[in-house]
Amino acid sequence: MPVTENAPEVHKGLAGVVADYTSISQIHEETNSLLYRGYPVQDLAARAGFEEVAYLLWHGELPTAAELADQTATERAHRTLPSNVRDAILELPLTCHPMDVCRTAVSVLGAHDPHAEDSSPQAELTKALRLWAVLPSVVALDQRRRRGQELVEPHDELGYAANFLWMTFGKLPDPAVVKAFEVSMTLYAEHSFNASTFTARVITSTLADLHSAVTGAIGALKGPLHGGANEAVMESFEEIGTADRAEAWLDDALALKKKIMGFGHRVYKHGDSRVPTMRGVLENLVEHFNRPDLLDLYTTLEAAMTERKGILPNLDYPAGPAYHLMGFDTNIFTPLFVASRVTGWTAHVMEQRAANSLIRPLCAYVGPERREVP
Ligand SMILES: CC(=O)SCCNC(=O)CCNC(=O)[C@H](O)C(C)(C)COP(=O)(O)OP(=O)(O)OC[C@H]1O[C@@H](n2cnc3c(N)ncnc32)[C@H](O)[C@@H]1OP(=O)(O)O
Ligand SMILES: O=C([O-])CC(=O)C(=O)O
Repeated sequence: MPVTENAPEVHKGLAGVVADYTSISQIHEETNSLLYRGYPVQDLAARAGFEEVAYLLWHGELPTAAELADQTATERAHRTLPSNVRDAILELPLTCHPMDVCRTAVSVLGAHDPHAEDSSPQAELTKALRLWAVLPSVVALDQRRRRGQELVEPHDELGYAANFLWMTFGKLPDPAVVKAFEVSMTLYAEHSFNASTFTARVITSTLADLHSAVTGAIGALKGPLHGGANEAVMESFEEIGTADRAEAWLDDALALKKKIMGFGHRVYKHGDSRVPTMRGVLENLVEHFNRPDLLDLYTTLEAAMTERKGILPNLDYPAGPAYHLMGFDTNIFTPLFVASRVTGWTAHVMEQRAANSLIRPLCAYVGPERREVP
């Protein structure tokens, strides 16, 4: 059926649609700025730990020393994977993507949580904190089992970022890498109504439980148009090889109408607010590990893309090579994003629940006219 003249206006991809209120984060597209609860994300990355950022997203204010100590004690007490979840992960085939492992782990955690259906604010906060605390164990175990390595138990003396690296690599981490990793976690934590967060809010709007919302959000984040792009950037870099091949590679890809991963954004049209900070992190890592070749490839491809299409990098562009230098396997990059974004997702779950309205848009029908069944 053709679209008729009086058909309703359709906003494909909900582009430009304001779907609800939020007090969690604010994007200023014109000035490329991003605020978490009013604080510029760059300042949080420079002056606050990721644990403080998590607290801020959930509670609306930065923690006092006592509040932070309390949260840290809870986080450290819930880092260890319950044996039933560990066994469920170990049974999954190595052929499945690590995002499938994350999604399954959160689902299994929910199924075993006796309070899964308790949606009181206190119960939601407890579930959010525990998920955040345990996800590094899920991601670290998955990278290690794929490398044929044994599980490493959490290190109670280490902060969130250092412990994550400890459990993944089995040795005390280099402080330069800890700082780089922590900044990336802060930058990835929250970004208003992106596709995965909106998924979490849609699921919450039906009054389903928090674990269901996070499981769905992980599914939405997996795709390469969203979180999966950080892995895809590294795959492109590996395909290109060296900076001198970047322009020809780009021209071939554009001629084939391919999307160049790590470039473009639905909201930012003049650059992603988080890229300068993450690029700084990448530059530090490049110097630390003496890998100027990687930065060369990064800048050459970026310059060529800007020149050919005028499309700028998003956060996944510097994050991909930065995670590579930190030592993570490429297929684990998007699960790292999950470990961070679970803070933002769960803050949105709580916000949605506190002022809920079922999310159920309309659509414009373009199928056959009414007809008789023969
Ligand atoms: C953390 C994050 O999730 S950030 C996003 C991560 N995703 C990526 O990096 C994937 C690559 N980027 C993209 O696919 C897109 O830029 C998106 C999906 C992020 C945003 O897309 P939209 O806002 O829907 O823009 P849309 O896809 O309509 O693009 C507008 C135009 O720019 C082009 N374009 C946008 N991004 C790219 C890109 N990365 N490579 C090539 N062309 C692009 C489109 O082809 C389109 O061209 P056309 O008008 O000639 O058809
Ligand atoms: O906001 C978006 O659409 C995607 C994004 O950058 C994010 O989720 O961090």
